[in-house]
Amino acid sequence: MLQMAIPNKGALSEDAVRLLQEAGYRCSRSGRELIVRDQANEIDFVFLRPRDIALYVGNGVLDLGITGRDLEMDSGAAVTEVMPLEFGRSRFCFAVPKDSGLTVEKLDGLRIATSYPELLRQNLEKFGLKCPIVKLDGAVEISIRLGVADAIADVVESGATLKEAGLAVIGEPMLHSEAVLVSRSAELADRPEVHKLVARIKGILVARTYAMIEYDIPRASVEAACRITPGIEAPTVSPLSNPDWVAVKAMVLCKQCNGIMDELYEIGARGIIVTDIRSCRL
Ligand SMILES: Nc1ncnc2c1ncn2[C@@H]1O[C@H](COP(=O)(O)OP(=O)(O)OP(=O)(O)O)[C@@H](O)[C@H]1O
Ligand SMILES: O=P(O)(O)OC[C@H]1O[C@H](OP(=O)(O)OP(=O)(O)O)[C@H](O)[C@@H]1O
Ligand SMILES: [Mg+2]
Repeated sequence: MLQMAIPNKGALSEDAVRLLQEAGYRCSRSGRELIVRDQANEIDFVFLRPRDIALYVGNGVLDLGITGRDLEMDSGAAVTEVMPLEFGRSRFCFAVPKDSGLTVEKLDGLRIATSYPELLRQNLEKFGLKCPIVKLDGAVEISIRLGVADAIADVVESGATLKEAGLAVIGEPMLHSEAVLVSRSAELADRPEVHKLVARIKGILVARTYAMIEYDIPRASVEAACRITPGIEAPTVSPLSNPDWVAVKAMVLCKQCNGIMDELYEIGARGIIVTDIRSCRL
């Protein structure tokens, strides 16, 4: 049995469970169970705080885990990042009161509040700054107004929380984070059941990135159409009962779908259909 940790609450929890379910694993909790066994796939899913996951995996108690890259780096645990999971995206940034005129260079000597003290320490060292670190559990944005810090280093996603607190980011992000699959060792990642997990997850991530487009096009324009939808290998071109027309099917990037439909229609394609892909191995 593989032992895999997944976040029990917080920003990563729902998306982690959804990804694994779509990949065919049984990992949803009916109540407050701490462990859910997926007998068919021989995995135990252990529900833990996202902050603790890298520690359990790093010291070898658990085999695999899903956590944030920022939490992984802050923990200092010796884990192997197997793959990024394309959700829970955020930036770890310095922020200061909006009109303070502070820059990253001017932070030297000032108190900086954060929930990521080790990640901050590493970055202060990189910038050659010496600052007292004020370690907080959360709601870091309020700390300046409450007088315990002069600046903060925190996770920013939309920026709404910073704006609400009258703060603004300074400098470039110290880290771009997202949810990651971590393993207790590089060797473990070579085991067949881990390969299977990774292949299934990749299948879901690819399916989320691509859509399937199908359309009919006059035979005379099929080359131009295939240049617009080249697919991964090549598009599928099938005959139609009307010999002057063919049907084309290809994978396209979801974010380009509408532009591609416009272009295809322009050159004479009709009956253009876009459908979601559930899973896909390229
Ligand atoms: N608003 C957000 N959008 C996307 N990802 C986020 C957001 N807030 C936090 N994260 C990411 O989620 C992870 C932290 O999750 P979470 O918020 O659950 O932990 P926590 O702050 O320690 O716990 P809690 O908020 O429950 O006290 C980090 O990887 C972080 O980058
Ligand atoms: O840029 P935004 O979209 O506003 O998101 C960022 C906020 O989200 C997280 O807070 P969370 O709700 O986890 O509370 P916490 O600070 O107490 O952890 C994070 O710590 C930021 O405060
Ligand atoms: Mg949080």
